[in-house]
Amino acid sequence: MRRTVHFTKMQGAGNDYIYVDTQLYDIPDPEKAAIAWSAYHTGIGSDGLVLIGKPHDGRRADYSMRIFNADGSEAMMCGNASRCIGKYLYEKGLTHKDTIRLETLSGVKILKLHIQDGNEVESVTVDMLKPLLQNQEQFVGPSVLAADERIFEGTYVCMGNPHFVTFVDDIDTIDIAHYGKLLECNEAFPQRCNIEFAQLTDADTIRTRVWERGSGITMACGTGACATAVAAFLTGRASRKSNIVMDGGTLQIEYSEADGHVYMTGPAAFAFEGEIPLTGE
Ligand SMILES: N[C@@H](CCC[C@H](N)C(=O)O)C(=O)O
Repeated sequence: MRRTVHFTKMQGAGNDYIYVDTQLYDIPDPEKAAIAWSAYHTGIGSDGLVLIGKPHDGRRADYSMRIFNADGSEAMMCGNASRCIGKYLYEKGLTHKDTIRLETLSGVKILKLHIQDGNEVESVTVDMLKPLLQNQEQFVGPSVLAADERIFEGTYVCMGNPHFVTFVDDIDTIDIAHYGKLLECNEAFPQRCNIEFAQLTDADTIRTRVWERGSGITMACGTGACATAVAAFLTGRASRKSNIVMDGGTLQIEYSEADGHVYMTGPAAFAFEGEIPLTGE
């Protein structure tokens, strides 16, 4: 008999994932499920699959998150999904706390829920911890990359996952599908890389378009927004607080002077729920 899995489709600034509670449904091959279910014509359609589960260390965290891109690759962190998980846990009654400790492959992230009328999570602030920058020992890559005939000057920022942020003058017209794909797989990035194309449009306001490793063009990227804000601050384009305006919505980012952490605030929303057969059974 084919087993079916109950899923919830959610989006954070238009970055859409399929969420499954692994305390109720075991997903033995998440890479395969992410590929099959993310497909728009034959699956549910999404940027990837997110598994919500029990943490390995229950003393340090309340819940855990695993994130798989649409191509099945697993990432260390997802900013938009972390906010959606906060909303999921609270509004489905799995927690009554307004502060949740979420275990990820890149550390425990603290989610602060902003609750309206006692029952609705209107937005979430996530402590994304400290960014890892280009000059630190873990990454020694170039800050100038070539893709076809064009040169991209950029800043590498790791927010648990890798980002190359490049400021351009033609944000509305640049072919991000073309250049994003080339830069993602540039030999400087053996693990591939997420690419943010950004342009300052107003004081502390940065229009950003995203090419995600493993998913392609997305409407928004939470870790990418944090990386963009950090890159903008480091290159003197913005202050420590900026608004990152992406195709699917805007996130408020603060790169705190006090503790060096990056704080991301933004929305989370339910789209729909359903049942899908477990792939391969
Ligand atoms: N959309 C996410 C990041 C998802 C993972 C990324 N594509 C990677 O492979 O590193 C976000 O909101 O942070």
